[in-house]
Parts: sequence; structure tokens; C-alpha cells
Amino acid sequence: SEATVAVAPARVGFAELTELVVRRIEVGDRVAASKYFSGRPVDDPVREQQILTAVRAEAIELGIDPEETADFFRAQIEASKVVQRGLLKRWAAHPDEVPTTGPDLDAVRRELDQLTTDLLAELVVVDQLRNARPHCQIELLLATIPAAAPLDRLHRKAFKVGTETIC
Ligand SMILES: C=C(O[C@@H]1C=C(C(=O)O)C=C[C@H]1O)C(=O)O
Repeated sequence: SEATVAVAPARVGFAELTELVVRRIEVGDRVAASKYFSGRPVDDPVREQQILTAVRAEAIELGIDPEETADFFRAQIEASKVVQRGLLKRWAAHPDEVPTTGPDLDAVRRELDQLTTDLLAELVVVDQLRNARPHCQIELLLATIPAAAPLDRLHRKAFKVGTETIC
């Protein structure tokens, strides 16, 4: 007779999504360094609109809500700007903390574009969970506690902004 192996279904949680949120926030450090040396402003409304238009279209392709998806990415953009403003303010007051090099913004944006693709794929995975309460809040708490633990005050503040719209 054939052996039967019971396989428990994988539990869907927010570990991967919150990990990607953290990674996007951390890219904000290099965006800030780039802008420190180039003098470009933190806010680039044209780039933001490009991202939001693209993710709305991608959401429709993927079968998730385009406006909820845009709201999620609006929060990620705001989180990045929290980091950028915080670091630029810190560096203005403490020039000794300024990084030695400013990376090329286009290269950093390509990394952000890859994270957008990864985040969209993960939003598909957690789509049902996002609309299930109190499940969503519980799973979010289980994921955010370890994800936020290694972050400093500034990055934790950004992480809060980036995760607020999940449930
Ligand atoms: C990250 C940047 O800074 C800001 C934040 C953005 C983002 O998080 O995607 C986009 C444009 C800027 O308003 C950037 O200029 O690329």
C-alpha cells in the first residue's frame, strides 16, 4: 500500500510582507545619502505618481483592489520620506555622521522597483488575510514585533507608517 504523508498547509502570515516593508525602509537610507550629495529634494511628486499609476494597473492584473494597493504604496512612499527627512536632519546637525558616498539615485530606484514587484506578489498572498478580522490584526502583531525589533527609533517610526494600512 502507498504511504500517506499528511502535510499541514502553510500558515499565511505577514512575515514576508513586513520583511519587505523593512527592506524598502532601509533603502531610504541610501536614497537620503544620494540626495544629501545631489541636493535633490526628498519629495518627487512625478516619480510618486508614476509608481502609484503603475501599481494600480498591476493590481488589476493580479486581481487585487487597485485603490487599496495604491494606499499601501502611498504608505511605503511616506515611510521612505520619514527616513529621508530624519536622516537629512540628523546629518545637518551631525556632519560627522554623513556617509562618505552618495549612491546613484537611478540605481537605487531600480532596487525600489524590484521591491515593488516583490511587494505586489506578497500582497496577492495576503489578500484574504488582510480582510479577515481579528485575524489580520493578530497576524500583523505576530509579524511586526520581530520585524521592528532590530530597528532604531527613526526606522521604527517609518515602519509604523508602512504597516498601518495592512489591516
Ligand atoms: C525614494 C525617493 O524619495 C521619495 C519617495 C519615493 C518612494 O518611496 O518611492 C518616491 C519619490 C520621492 O518622493 C525617490 O526620490 O526615489
